[in-house]
Parts: sequence; structure tokens; C-alpha cells
Amino acid sequence: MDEQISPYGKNPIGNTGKVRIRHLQEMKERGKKWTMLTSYDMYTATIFEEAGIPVLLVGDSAANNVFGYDSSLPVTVDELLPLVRAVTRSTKRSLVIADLPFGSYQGSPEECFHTAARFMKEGGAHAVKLEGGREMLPQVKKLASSGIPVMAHIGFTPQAEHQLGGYRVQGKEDEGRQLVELAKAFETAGAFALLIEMVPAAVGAAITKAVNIPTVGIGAGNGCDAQVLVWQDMAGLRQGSLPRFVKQYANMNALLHKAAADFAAEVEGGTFPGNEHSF
Ligand SMILES: Nc1nc(=O)c2c([nH]1)NC[C@@H]1CN(c3ccc(C(=O)N[C@@H](CCC(=O)O)C(=O)O)cc3)CN21
Ligand SMILES: CC(C)C(=O)C(=O)O
Ligand SMILES: [Mg+2]
Repeated sequence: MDEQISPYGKNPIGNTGKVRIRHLQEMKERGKKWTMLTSYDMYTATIFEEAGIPVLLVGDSAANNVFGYDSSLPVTVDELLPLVRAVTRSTKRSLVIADLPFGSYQGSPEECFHTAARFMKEGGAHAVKLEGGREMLPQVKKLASSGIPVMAHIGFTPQAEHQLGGYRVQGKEDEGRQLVELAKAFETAGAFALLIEMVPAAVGAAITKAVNIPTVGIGAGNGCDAQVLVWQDMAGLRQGSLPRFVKQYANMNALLHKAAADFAAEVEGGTFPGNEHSF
């Protein structure tokens, strides 16, 4: 791979979070787009890193994509920590971001610092992500001034679904300008990047132009510096109706279903295990 266009830059294996973050910043400055995927375990972390995904997010979306809850709200720090540990243990070059779950940081900057420090110390994360508006500026300042890189998640923030009235596009009309101001405020507070979820493409592009830090979009149009998807959506593991922003790059659900059904059929039919699988 050409070093100039490598998603990891010229960075050596085993470098620090700061080196990885600086490279994301440089890609913005050069107009080179990059990607982030969620990851919650060893195999996906290894595969995505090898595939050239420079940022892995251990999302609170583990709630509905790993643990079987029907929203992001119930998942806890104690549930997410082992997943963060699995991903950091399994990777050498990708930046690993731990998503702070609902109820673990909104109370105060001190609570936020305590939770983020657990993800750094016990999980080995390089950075954390939190959701919110201006009320989260003190949290971002506290982390940024305490040596914890923080990504701010704006627009549609799933942890606030009950206040936002469900899964709805944010930042229409006048709210779009307010989101640009919010983005600038998070940059000033010390966020190293922004995640922008479900806003009109024009708003995603306007925010990306208005700030110097990288923007990662999900349902925020083609004007962001980077894109993120939940991996089970991207790989077609999740079935049923999907958000408009999802593109399925594989049909893993059908693939796994067939593998499991073939295994069952061969065992039931007496053809597995064969001699080659026996001692
Ligand atoms: N598998 C998965 N993918 C995700 O993107 C995701 C999660 N889980 N869990 C946490 C949050 C929840 N997210 C969601 C959930 C639903 C919609 C949704 O239903 N969107 C509709 C309505 C948009 C509108 O018309 O306003 C869509 O069509 O996109 C969007 C984001 C994003 N996150
Ligand atoms: C929707 C993405 C960006 C997220 O926050 C998560 O996966 O938890
Ligand atoms: Mg999340």
C-alpha cells in the first residue's frame, strides 16, 4: 500500500493514540476520506484493522447488536468494558474509541472523568465518545484537560431518543445553524473529532467546513471527512427494516444461516464427521 494513502499513514505498529489521532487530522487537511466501524470482539477487530479501517468504535450500540436489548439505554459500563478490552487486545494500529453509555457521564464532569478513566485504564481505549449538546461542554473540557481524547456525538443522539421523539433526522431549517455553532463549541472545548448522526447532507457539509477537527458522519451526507456504520448493518448480519443511511456490503446473515443449516443437515444425515475429521 502507498504510504501516502495508507489509512494508518507512516505510523509504526504499536504507536500511541496521539499519533493515530494526528494522522486522522492530517487526512482531513489533505482531503483524504477515512472510515470507522463498530467492533465488539476479537475477530471483527482483527479483520477490520487488516482491511484498513483506522478507527474502531466499541459502541453502546452493543446494547442492541450484542446484548439483545431493544435500545441503547440499558447497557452498562461493566458490560461494555470486556468488549473494549477484547478490541484493544486484538489490534495494533487502529484507534480504539470507547462509547460512554447512558447514565455514566451526564451527571457531572467528575462522573464523566471517572467513567472515561475506567475505559482507558481497564479497557485500554485510546479515546472515548460522548453524546450531547452544550450541557456536555464541561465534560469535554474536563476530559480534554485530563489527557483523555474525546469525540463529541451530535445531531441525532440515540441516548436521548425519548427526548428527541424517536429516531428522527435532526438539524432541519434553523436547527442546522445551531448545530454548526455547537460543533464549533465542542472544537473549542477540546474535542479531537465530531460524530454527526442523521442530519441533512448540507448540514453535515457545513459543519465539516466550519471546524478544523475531523467529522465522522452516519446519515450526515457525503461532505463529512469520514463515515461510520454499525458493522452488523454494513455486513448484512442484521435483517429487517434498516435506517436509510445503511448500505449492506455483504449478506452475512444468509451466509451464516446457510453454514449453520448445512452443519445441522450433515450431522442429522450422518455425513459429518467423516473419516477426515475423525481420529
Ligand atoms: N444496528 C444499529 N445501527 C445503528 O445505526 C444504530 C444502532 N444499531 N443502535 C444505536 C443507534 C440507533 N440508531 C438509529 C436507529 C434507528 C434509526 C431510524 O429508524 N432511522 C429512520 C428514520 C429517519 C427519519 O425519517 O427521520 C431512517 O429511515 O433512517 C436511525 C438511527 C443508530 N444506531
Ligand atoms: C451509531 C454509532 C455511531 C454509535 O454511536 C454506536 O454504534 O454506538
Ligand atoms: Mg453510540
